Amino acid sequence: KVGSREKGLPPGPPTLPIVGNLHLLPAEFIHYKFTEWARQFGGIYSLKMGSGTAIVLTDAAAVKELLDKRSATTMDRPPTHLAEVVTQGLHLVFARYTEKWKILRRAAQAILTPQASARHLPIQQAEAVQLLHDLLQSPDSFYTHIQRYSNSVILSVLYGKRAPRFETPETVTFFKTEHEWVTLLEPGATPPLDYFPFLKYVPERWASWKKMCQFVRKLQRDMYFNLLDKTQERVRRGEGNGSYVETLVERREELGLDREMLGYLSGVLIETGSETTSSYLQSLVMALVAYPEAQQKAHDEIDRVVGEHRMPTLDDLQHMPYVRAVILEAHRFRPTAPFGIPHCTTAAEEYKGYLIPAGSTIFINLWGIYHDPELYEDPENFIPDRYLLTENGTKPGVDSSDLRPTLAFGAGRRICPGLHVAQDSINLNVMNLLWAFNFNKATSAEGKPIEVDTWDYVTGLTSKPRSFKCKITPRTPEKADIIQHEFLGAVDLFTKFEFDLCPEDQEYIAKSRGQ
Ligand code: HEM
Repeated sequence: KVGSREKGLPPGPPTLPIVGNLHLLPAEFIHYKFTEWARQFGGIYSLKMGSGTAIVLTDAAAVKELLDKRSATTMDRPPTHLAEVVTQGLHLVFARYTEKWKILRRAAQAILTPQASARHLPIQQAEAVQLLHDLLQSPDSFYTHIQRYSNSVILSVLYGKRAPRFETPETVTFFKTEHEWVTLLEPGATPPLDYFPFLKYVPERWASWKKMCQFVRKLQRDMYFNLLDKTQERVRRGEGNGSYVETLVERREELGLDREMLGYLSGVLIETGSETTSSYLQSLVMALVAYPEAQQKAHDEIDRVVGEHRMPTLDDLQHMPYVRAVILEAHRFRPTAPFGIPHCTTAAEEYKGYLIPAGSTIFINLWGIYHDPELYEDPENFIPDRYLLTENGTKPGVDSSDLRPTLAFGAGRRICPGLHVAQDSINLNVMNLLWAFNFNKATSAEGKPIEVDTWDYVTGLTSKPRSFKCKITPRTPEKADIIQHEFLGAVDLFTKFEFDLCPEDQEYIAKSRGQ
């Protein structure tokens, strides 16, 4: 019967005819609801989405078995009609398990290997220095400084062209396009097309989402292909600088990429690479402000290992167990993708006596795993020390062998291909920020400390704190001098990524470099 739960499925909340459990799903913070149900129905339960089925995994052993080990039948994505209309199967994240996805994924992996990621390290390091420099100049704008940082890194890695300001035209275009795309994808913004397919056939005059899809499609294509064409033009002028797109173009035939795929692959990587890393860093700053004791311990360790007279390097991290614990705890405390990105089964699977039908959507409820009181002591608080006690931060005595440090990046053959770039970026910036600054509560006009609300988040597929106030001050004048010195020292590298800049960017560059 449509909407009721078939025999053999894992348990779940009671259903209604036709809609199943759809009426119970909130439009926002779906992971809180997923977690509430997990505490009631267990680590594996099912939801009826109209006539379809979703399985929610809040159990690391189930993720390992079903998504890592049985990846061959769980690596599809569920149908997303909007993504299909807007990107026609070329969006690496939403693409079904098709030939197109295989080609895009292979190309993404070929170029985001740890070795390739290491090649891009110098520009990442230089951009991270600019982040520190920007924070010295205007600490209150930390939120957008972080966004500029991650957007500029990914633009440089992909297209060899950086964004010196948050207002740099490419960055502005990216955020405008991204905003429209995310708004279109928001649950509730459009009718539930994937659960009630007949809605797709409603004529355009009654379905305004169809116009929106065309609008977003145009915005994305304009941005993607403009960036691609300009990069290719520059390479033809002999001004290549080893960017990702150059490598893709060189290896185009071997990788089987046509122009459409080239444009979409790189464009989608800006989207996935930009907001994830910056959301993580914004959450980290929030946690440091809210948990001064943890910040103090990290400061003490970094002072012991790196000291006053130089900036940290990636090699230092191996000597800093507490900072490594801070990095893992930030993923746990506020995961960037709190319910992963849904997978879909291509064949029926049996697990622990349950039957998971072919075509089921599978969610990894990362939030629920990371906030499970059975696994973690006091899971609602930011306590990096837990990762000093046990490898996975779990309570001593708990078997955590199914957890792994990369769980925040998903599972199986869909695991985040940007993992190495992201980890380098995160490691570098967490060390830099802790070395350079104190993060404290801002004070109100009446001189009272302004508390940060660590629950004030925006969520869609990814999750980030809403812009908040805090006070960021350099830890010593010497450190401020070193940052300034390193910033000027990075100018030669920056210039290799500065092409066709608008007059405002040129003016900013001249001014900030004292030229
Ligand atoms: C804090 C940083 C990041 C986190 C936490 C993160 C997390 C994730 C997660 C959870 C998934 C879904 C995996 C699955 O389906 O099981 C994913 C997919 C993906 N990520 Fe990341 N990511 C991050 C940074 C990046 C970066 C820097 C890039 C690009 C350079 C990137 C590119 C992608 C792509 C293309 C996919 C889709 C892969 C596919 O469906 O085949 N991510 N990421």
